[in-house]
Amino acid sequence: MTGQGVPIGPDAEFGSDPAELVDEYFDRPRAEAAIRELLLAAGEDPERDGLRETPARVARAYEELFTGLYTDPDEVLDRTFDEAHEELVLVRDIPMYSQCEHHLLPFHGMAHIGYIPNEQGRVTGLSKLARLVDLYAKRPQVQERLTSQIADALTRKLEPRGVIVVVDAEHLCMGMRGIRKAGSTTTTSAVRGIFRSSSSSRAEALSLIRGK
Ligand SMILES: Nc1nc2c(ncn2[C@@H]2O[C@H](COP(=O)(O)OP(=O)(O)OP(=O)(O)O)[C@@H](O)[C@H]2O)c(=O)[nH]1
Ligand SMILES: [Zn+2]
Repeated sequence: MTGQGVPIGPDAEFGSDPAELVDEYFDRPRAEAAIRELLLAAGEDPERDGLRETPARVARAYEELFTGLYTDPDEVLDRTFDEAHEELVLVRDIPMYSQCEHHLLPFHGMAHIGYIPNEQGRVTGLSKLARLVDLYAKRPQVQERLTSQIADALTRKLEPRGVIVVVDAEHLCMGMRGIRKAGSTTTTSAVRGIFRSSSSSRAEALSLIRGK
């Protein structure tokens, strides 16, 4: 049986309350049964003391780790305001925890978001940028998509002159298993508007992101 079709994406119809959507779409008993099966498949005894509560715990944990599936990105950015500022706004070092959709193992690091407001000076609260990172991170993800989804949501809602998003992350699927290259980091970027067309604007933003 496939999933129930979680309403993600820019055209999704969201209810007003993410908690209701979690209840509607996250099937906790099914997640618990799956974790129990995984333990059995590994030859473990899910009834032993330490594991008895584990399926319920893991289901609750994944419900939290996937809450970004049930939150409307446009709503996060709903409260914009006009401020006579047409220069760069840059938030660096936003901690980011996600999980790769290939292995469901964590990838984590820092996101950096910059934008230049449009001529009306439409800006959003700085915390909303961090909320946006969280929202897109708390889904089964790949780093490239996470990066461009953040850039596209900002472009859609703020209609800024430009957006630049850089994500630096370490993937545990490359560290604790497989190729086992612990400590290697992956950098992805998404540039829109003036940061795409003007190499000097892009270079300036990148040097600020890198703290140079
Ligand atoms: N592009 C990209 N790749 C990712 C991301 N997260 C994990 N991967 C990669 O997804 C790939 C999945 O490759 P597969 O060959 O299908 O799976 P696998 O046999 O487990 O691969 P190995 O990790 O090489 O053992 C791996 O190369 C991972 O490193 C991501 O965010 N972006
Ligand atoms: Zn992976």
